[in-house]
Amino acid sequence: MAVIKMTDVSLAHRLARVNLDLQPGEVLGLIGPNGAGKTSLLHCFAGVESYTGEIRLLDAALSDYSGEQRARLMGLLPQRCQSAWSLSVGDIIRLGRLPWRDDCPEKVSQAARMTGVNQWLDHPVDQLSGGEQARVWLARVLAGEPRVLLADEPLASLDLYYQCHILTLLRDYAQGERSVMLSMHDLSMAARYCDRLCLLHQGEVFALGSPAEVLTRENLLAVYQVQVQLDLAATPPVVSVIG
Ligand SMILES: Nc1ncnc2c1ncn2[C@@H]1O[C@H](COP(=O)(O)OP(=O)(O)OP(=O)(O)O)[C@@H](O)[C@H]1O
Repeated sequence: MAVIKMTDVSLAHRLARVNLDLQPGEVLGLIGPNGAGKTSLLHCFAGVESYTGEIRLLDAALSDYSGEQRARLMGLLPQRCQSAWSLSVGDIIRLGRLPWRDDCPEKVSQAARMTGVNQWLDHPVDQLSGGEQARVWLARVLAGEPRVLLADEPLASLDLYYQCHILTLLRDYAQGERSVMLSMHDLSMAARYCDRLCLLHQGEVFALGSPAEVLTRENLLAVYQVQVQLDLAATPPVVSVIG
């Protein structure tokens, strides 16, 4: 059974009749140009947008779950995170335990270790660099141990080491019943770490399938208007713009 299944979901001027599913143990990458609808789609899954159509989470409609039930099952890492107050790193990560009504110190420190921020637990989050803060916010989601982890461009402010580290972490997270859906712009990384890709274009699913099925010269030319050089059999896979 799919963990999430989206049927004919539309969102005014942003998404049109999207059909998509997420399977247990899967990492699904959302790709597509700026404005294609990746964030909008993640927000529909997370229940923060009013869509038409149906989204089912496990065996019930998403709308049948209470906010707390949904937050236990699904965690969203937004594209931009900021605290209105100068909270400590530990406080931010503990927010991930809110749906569980505890602050389980083991899970908080485990999430901090996984993302490499455990040395800053008592440090004000707004005194960290952009990439360091991004890892703190990811730790917040990990601390909640959601069955479905949704991440909107989690690599955007990370250096090369942490891009690989976090993608490996998310790859490992998607085991058993857990799944990950993330949006990203690095198509080589998407080919390397994702089981399936969903290529969005102007709010519609342009292609959905394995990286080899989705990352074709024709698809990328049609959607991104660029010629690319592809070698998906290489280690790591190569997707680079020509010229
Ligand atoms: N809150 C909003 N209300 C109305 N339209 C919006 C809103 N947020 C985004 N849009 C529009 O919806 C479309 C899809 O935006 P979305 O943020 O989902 O794209 P994206 O694929 O995530 O883009 P990017 O790669 O730039 O992050 C864009 O045309 C955008 O201008």
